[in-house]
Amino acid sequence: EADAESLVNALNAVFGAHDGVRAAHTHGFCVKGNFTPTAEAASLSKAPHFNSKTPVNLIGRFSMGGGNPAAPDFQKDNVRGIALHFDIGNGNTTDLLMISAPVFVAKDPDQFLSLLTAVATKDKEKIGAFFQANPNSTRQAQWLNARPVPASFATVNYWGIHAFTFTNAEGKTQVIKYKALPVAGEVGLTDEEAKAKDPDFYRPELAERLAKGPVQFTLTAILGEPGDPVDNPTELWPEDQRKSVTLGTISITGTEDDKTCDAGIFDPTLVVDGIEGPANDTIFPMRSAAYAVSFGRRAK
Ligand code: HEM
Repeated sequence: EADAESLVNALNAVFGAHDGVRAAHTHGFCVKGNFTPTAEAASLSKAPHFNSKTPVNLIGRFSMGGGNPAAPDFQKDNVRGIALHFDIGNGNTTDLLMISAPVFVAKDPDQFLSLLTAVATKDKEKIGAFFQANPNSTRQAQWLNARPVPASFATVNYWGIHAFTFTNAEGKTQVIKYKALPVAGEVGLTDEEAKAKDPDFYRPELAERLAKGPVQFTLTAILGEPGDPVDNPTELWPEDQRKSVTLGTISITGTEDDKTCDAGIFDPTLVVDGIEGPANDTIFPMRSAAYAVSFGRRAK
């Protein structure tokens, strides 16, 4: 049975164990900025960052999925990530992690461990047999392969994957999924353009963009309806048939020393009053435990 240690070991078996770095989303960099909530955000959640009258400071990190420290930025079938620490005062943060696909590759920790174990063999037959037996694990790559390589971390949509429950000041609850949409619009590269890029092109690209002004995303809550799956992160919600509420604007204003982001973990379970994680999605709590194991190893 999968646990935090076995999952991090399995990530290391696939991508190599590299000293001093994350076991996953290894290739990335740190940024800073702020979040300004809309008036509507408060109608959904009493969380402090959704009710603030002034911009809420944040630290963020953009990353490529997987544990390869040199994961090429032009790879199509890999997710881009954005991780955020919202400063909610008194030294406390609440975190939000999103990836550039609406689904994850496994429905539960055991399936993720089996996937990583199969991939680590590098045996085409074993890997093929895994995906044959676990078609839900192929959805993320299918989704990414049907779209262009993002031209920038600033020009792609990101999803929070898990279903969270918001509670407002009146005690009203609503199940949501987070989605962040780039204010610069979705911009992709042709396969030719992607091929010509440096494997590390995103970092200088973003620095250049930030020199001209903030990089912004509209953070939205897709409103779940009865029957929408809330415990399986490989299941899509029919989001074009769902209402969504704009929660606010994420504004990335500059780069930040990577040490700031490496000093701890971005923890998806670090929520705050007004936000609750999914109760029966077993991936959700396992992430927190696995990130702690990864941190313990890289902080040595
Ligand atoms: C059981 C399933 C999962 C495991 C075992 C896992 C494992 C990891 C590990 C070990 C790290 C590095 C932690 C650190 O050293 O700070 C990480 C980072 C990350 N993961 Fe996961 N992950 C899982 C599911 C997910 C899901 C569903 C998402 C979707 C949002 C996600 C998004 C991210 C992002 C964006 C980062 C980068 C955080 C940063 O920049 O510091 N992961 N993951």
